[in-house]
Amino acid sequence: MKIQILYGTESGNAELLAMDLEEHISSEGDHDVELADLQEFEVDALNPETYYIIACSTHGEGELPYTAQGFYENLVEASPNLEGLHYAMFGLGDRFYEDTYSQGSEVLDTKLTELGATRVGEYGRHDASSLEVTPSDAALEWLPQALAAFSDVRENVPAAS
Ligand SMILES: Cc1cc2nc3c(=O)[nH]c(=O)nc-3n(C[C@H](O)[C@H](O)[C@H](O)COP(=O)(O)O)c2cc1C
Repeated sequence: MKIQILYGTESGNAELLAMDLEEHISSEGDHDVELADLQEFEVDALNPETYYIIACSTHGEGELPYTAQGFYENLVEASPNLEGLHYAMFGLGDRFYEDTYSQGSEVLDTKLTELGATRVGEYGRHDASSLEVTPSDAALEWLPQALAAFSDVRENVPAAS
């Protein structure tokens, strides 16, 4: 299947994690995978035939990282119908920020869902305060169930005629 990994980052953790996910998925050889920074990805390019993995951190007070803000604003403005589009979400945050933990990714998640897209699998999270687990390790542990959720969707969607 075609998988597009998208990341929103400010200090690089989500980017590194996304690169590790891409490397891992590529090495398995089963999928056609691409990686893009959200600030270089056009809303128009969203396509229901592609499965999306989104890794996004939190900055400010529960806000999107600045690299994801333009994409979000374009989503709000264009308001595309995203029915049929499936994505898996991995949020990065820090429990030190009790009231806004991991909320950056949730801003994007809420908007995608409002526009008709469907999140599949578990909502992935990494807490920067848990020093023993790196963001990449947490995401690589989360990845198999996300890929399995994509496969389930694909098996249940009738092929286009
Ligand atoms: C200035 C600043 C503000 C932050 N605000 C939040 C926040 O409100 N909630 C949260 O869960 N994490 C917050 N974080 C933690 C980051 O989301 C976390 O360190 C993450 O791993 C950064 O990922 P990135 O390098 O991809 O941007 C903040 C970090 C910084 C430096």
